[in-house]
Amino acid sequence: MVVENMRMLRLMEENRDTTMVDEDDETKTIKKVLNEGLIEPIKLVVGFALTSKKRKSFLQPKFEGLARLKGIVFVAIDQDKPLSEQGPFDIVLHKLSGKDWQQVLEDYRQTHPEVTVLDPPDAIKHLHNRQSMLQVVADLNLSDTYGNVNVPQQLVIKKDASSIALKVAKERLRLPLVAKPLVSDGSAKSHELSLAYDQYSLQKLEPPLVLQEFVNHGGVLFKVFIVGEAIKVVRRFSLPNVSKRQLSRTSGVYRFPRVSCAVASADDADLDPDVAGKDSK
Ligand SMILES: Nc1ncnc2c1ncn2[C@@H]1O[C@H](COP(=O)(O)OP(=O)(O)OP(=O)(O)O)[C@@H](O)[C@H]1O
Ligand SMILES: O=P(O)(O)O[C@H]1[C@H](O)[C@H](O)[C@H](OP(=O)(O)O)[C@@H](OP(=O)(O)O)[C@@H]1O
Repeated sequence: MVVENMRMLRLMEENRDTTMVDEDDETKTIKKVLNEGLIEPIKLVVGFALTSKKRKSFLQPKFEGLARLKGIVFVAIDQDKPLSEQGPFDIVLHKLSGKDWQQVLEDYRQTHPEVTVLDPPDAIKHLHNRQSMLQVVADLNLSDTYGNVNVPQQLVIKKDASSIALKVAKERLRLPLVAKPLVSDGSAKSHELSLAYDQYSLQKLEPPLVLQEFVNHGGVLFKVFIVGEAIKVVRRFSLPNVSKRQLSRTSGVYRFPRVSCAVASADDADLDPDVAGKDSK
């Protein structure tokens, strides 16, 4: 078992690049725990293909170390080498877009049906577009005694910014409107959102985009992460409500930052119970 684990350590070291944390410390820790027989034998090898930014935000040393204790190792996929010549992997985890990479995955799935690809291109293509991404939610038509789950009234504008005001009036969308890039590919540009307060300013927007009615939600949103049967709900600070008075006194289009990302946690914040609910922890 130790020989197997040492082989995996060597594979990890061969595949690790300089962007990882100080591998000597990490390898020493794993070897120490290995030799003490406290670590689970390797059960799963996860090949990952992520941008360097995503790798830094996702594959945190603590997470990687915890996974290793459970017998799970993460090995970087070299995107410059044939995928079939790497591994062997039990799982291929990726968050890359592009037709070339999608083809690499499709070919690999044909020759390696035993490997779980997370996720196959055809399972995630609807997430690369903010219209199709939300259509799934709208189609669920979820409602129960607590209310219903829906999507804001929205309008897709593929081109011609000069026609936006007319289309918005025709669809009777109420201002203010949140403008989101139609493409949601994980790029920084795909997260550049704006708030439009008046009809005249709509022509300043840059299609292709989705326009959504701004939904007042008390400045708090709930992010629900679901993996299989596991569900995790977190509370995040969000954009504040826009009152009718504020709307009447504001004009223009304003870009806003990524207000609800991980650092904007509201889990421990004292929030208005009318917004976040008394037992929403
Ligand atoms: N229709 C809306 N009404 C009110 N606020 C909204 C609306 N859509 C988005 N927002 C606000 O904009 C923020 C970002 O929206 P969204 O999650 O759609 O963009 P995103 O770029 O995918 O965000 P991220 O990837 O950082 O979660 C939300 O956290 C929320 O604060
Ligand atoms: O609430 P968080 O910070 O988890 O929001 C995530 C978001 O859910 C997506 O996973 C983003 O990934 P991309 O769509 O690929 O950009 C994350 O962006 P990142 O740039 O931080 O990886 C958000 O953090």
